[in-house]
Amino acid sequence: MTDASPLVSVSDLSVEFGGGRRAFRAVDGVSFELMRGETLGVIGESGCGKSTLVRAVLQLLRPAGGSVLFKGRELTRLGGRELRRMRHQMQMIFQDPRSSLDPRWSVGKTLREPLAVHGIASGREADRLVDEMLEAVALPSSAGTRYPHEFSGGQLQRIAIARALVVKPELVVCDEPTASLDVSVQAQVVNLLSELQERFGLTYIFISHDLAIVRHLAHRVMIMYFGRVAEILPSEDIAPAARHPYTRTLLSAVRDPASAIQRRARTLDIAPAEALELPLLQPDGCYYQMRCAHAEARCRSVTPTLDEVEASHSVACHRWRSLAQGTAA
Ligand SMILES: Nc1ncnc2c1ncn2[C@@H]1O[C@H](COP(=O)(O)OP(=O)(O)OP(=O)(O)O)[C@@H](O)[C@H]1O
Repeated sequence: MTDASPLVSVSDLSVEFGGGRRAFRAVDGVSFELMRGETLGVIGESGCGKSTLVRAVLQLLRPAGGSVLFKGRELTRLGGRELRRMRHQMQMIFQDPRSSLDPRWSVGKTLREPLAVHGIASGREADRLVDEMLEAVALPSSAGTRYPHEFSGGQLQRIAIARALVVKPELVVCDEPTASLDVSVQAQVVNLLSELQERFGLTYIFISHDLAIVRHLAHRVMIMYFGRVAEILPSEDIAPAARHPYTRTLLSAVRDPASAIQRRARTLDIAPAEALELPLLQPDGCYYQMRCAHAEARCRSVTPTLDEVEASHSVACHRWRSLAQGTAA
């Protein structure tokens, strides 16, 4: 029988940074569920809170409020020791393998270390698991005696993936794992992640700026805007299904490379640092109102809730029904 309960269930999660007048919510009331074996893509421009969200899910930073259930356990209430005991079940793969791998450690040592730290295996058993994992990421077992400087960027990311998976996690958070790689090897790494998901029954949260990569890998995509969820929808047919004006902007061919903060600073003719005065960016009502061609009075006063459009598709926009019909009314 398959287990139909979600692996991860996040509700109303918030993270605050700064204090006093500068306090702002980098993650603001985010809710989603993640089923076993599923990949949730997380998309949104720089600074919208993607990394902060996943760190709060994994309790690498403590949220200001909300709940994270992992296999039914409330992670936000666990102490440090209990969390450490569960840590191997939740692993993370970072953008730049060069900065996440210790150059002084052989690949073998890099992979054996987490097995020792989590008390999973040592000696021959650890060597066996390391060889199995090198094979899984398509590196020869001779790679074990070599050092990071002997590998290309793509190979280093395979090593970082092997290190995350050697402890047999259930949830793997990938934070832009292909962003530092040449375009030619990005697809290889994405395909590898996909194969490994199948082989080891992994559940992924996959952060990216690149909607094309996310569409390829993810079952559902979550679009974030300034710490909030704008829309969550199945990754096939995103274009016809998208309801949020921001999702539609992301899908359109015209891409504005400037971040919202830079844009806001330009509009107001102030320094980007001042634009970080978040009340400007996090006004009453919908945060997207300043960029939205469809904003009306209630968008400036009432925060939109995440409404269900249909199964697996939710949107936080007051106007999604009228926009869906293509009417301006
Ligand atoms: N430790 C911190 N202290 C204060 N502010 C922070 C901290 N970490 C992140 N922030 C701020 O929180 C917001 C969200 O940052 P975050 O790194 O989560 O965004 P992101 O979507 O992952 O961006 P990117 O795509 O550039 O990695 C940003 O405004 C950032 O400046």
